Amino acid sequence: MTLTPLIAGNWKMNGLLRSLTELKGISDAAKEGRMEGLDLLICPPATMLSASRGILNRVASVGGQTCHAQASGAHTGEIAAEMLKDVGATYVIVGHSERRADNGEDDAAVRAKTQAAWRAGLTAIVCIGESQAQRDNGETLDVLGTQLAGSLPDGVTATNTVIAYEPVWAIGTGRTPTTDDVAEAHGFIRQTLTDRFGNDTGESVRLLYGGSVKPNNATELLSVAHVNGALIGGASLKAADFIAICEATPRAQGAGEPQQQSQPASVATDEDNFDDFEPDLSELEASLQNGLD
Ligand SMILES: O=C(CO)COP(=O)(O)O
Repeated sequence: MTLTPLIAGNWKMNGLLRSLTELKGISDAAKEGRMEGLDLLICPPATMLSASRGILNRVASVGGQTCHAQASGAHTGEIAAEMLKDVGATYVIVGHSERRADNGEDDAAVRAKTQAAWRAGLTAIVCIGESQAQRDNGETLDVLGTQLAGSLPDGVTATNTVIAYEPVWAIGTGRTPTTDDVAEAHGFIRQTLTDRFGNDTGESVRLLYGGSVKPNNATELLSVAHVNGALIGGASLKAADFIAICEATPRAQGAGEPQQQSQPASVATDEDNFDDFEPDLSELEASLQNGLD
């Protein structure tokens, strides 16, 4: 089945309002037609959602990075899916490995958050992935199967759910699985979805790869069977890198322009991580003016 690739940026705990200038760069590139045939998504910190939506307007969706299972209540510091929806989000990431590790979120919690996303009318991006030890022990597919079974409620559709395969050991490390390993994981996820939700749904849910996606490896990773897009961390913080990844993404046949072989605008290195994030402020005033008026 032909699925339009989804290229999604997860800014994690990075970004101040001045970083909106990066989104202006993405918006400008999209308006120039450089991202044809792709669906674009940026998940900034919640503090930036509203302004990001203003800047990206119709060229890209915005999403949250987590949500609480409940719609409201006495949960200091939490954010409800309904609140994300209220400021224009259409997606929310749930079950990211950093939240599983830092906040003790297990599969049951991820399932509840997925249901909360659906309740609010958001598409849930459900993250799964094995640790280095689990891969070394040959447990990768078992782990993915357990996470899928526990994290996905009944009722998955192609529009309410995206799955992101993010090997924990590949996140922020500059290391990536081989294309054979990605193919094996994504093929397994596709088969698992088909078995549980039927052929039509199972074949039409988009499967993203995440973990050290950079301009110089995007074409290879995104050419693997059943890879329908990417969830990008560090390289999504700079407009030039995000745009270069988009330009390197093979288009689904019949979706927008045919694939272009373009040179990356910049080549990221392992040092190109979140700690280096220093947005260019020069266009700040103009971007705020254009995006928020
Ligand atoms: O965790 C990720 C996206 O959710 C991936 O992060 P990096 O692209 O920085 O490895």
